Amino acid sequence: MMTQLPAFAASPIVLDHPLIQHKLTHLRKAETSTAGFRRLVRELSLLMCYEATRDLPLEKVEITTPLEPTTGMQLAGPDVCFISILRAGNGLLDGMLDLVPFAPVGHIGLYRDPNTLEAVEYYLKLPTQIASRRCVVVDPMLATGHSAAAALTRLKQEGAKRLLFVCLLSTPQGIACLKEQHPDVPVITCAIDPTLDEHGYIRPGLGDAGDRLFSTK
Ligand SMILES: O=P(O)(O)OC[C@H]1O[C@H](OP(=O)(O)OP(=O)(O)O)[C@H](O)[C@@H]1O
Ligand SMILES: O=c1cc[nH]c(=O)[nH]1
Ligand SMILES: [Mg+2]
Repeated sequence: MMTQLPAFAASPIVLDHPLIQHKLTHLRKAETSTAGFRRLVRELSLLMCYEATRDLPLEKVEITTPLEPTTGMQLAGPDVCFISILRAGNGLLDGMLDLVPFAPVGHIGLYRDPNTLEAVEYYLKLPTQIASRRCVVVDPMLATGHSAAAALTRLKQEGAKRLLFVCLLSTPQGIACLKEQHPDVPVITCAIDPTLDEHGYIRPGLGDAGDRLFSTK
């Protein structure tokens, strides 16, 4: 049985739940520690995962409660996999796997060339059968959109057909980039920030997500 997501429009789904907006505000603060940042990203990913898995197919299963037999619903097989865009995508992965612990995980390594802001691929390892799975691609940041677009292009080359992109922060430019290159891919985000600066940083943003997650730089 398939429960339907509300039809994904060409525009992104912005998660305006009060808990999400509250946690996002703390995440943005410069004074939030590495430990706090990690905890908040994990909590936000749990909430985003709830939305990203809304239409996973279900099947009936016969069970027995302590009182009587009944019919329940369970997820119908290994339908979903997560794809993390390294590095920062891994921050979102942990919470997703808390909720869907059996999901296969793929990784695509991309970094932005600081001069051109183009995405450079350095790693790819994907689960089997991605053509038949819902592929939930995770990365906290959609800035120019180059990294997400490159990841989605590569996944399609490898056979993926049902893709969904999930991020914490996005920009109008990033969304436009995905709409142009991957109009078939729904986008779930917690906020659309107004500006992209000359270095490709989202403003007001939250800084460099990878550096804040892994305490680098
Ligand atoms: O939309 P874009 O302009 O492509 O920017 C977004 C990308 O930038 C960040 O990765 P980064 O290149 O900093 O790599 P990292 O995760 O290893 O830090 C972020 O995690 C995205 O992958
Ligand atoms: O603001 C930004 C833009 C890209 N990547 C980040 O980590 N932060
Ligand atoms: Mg980074």
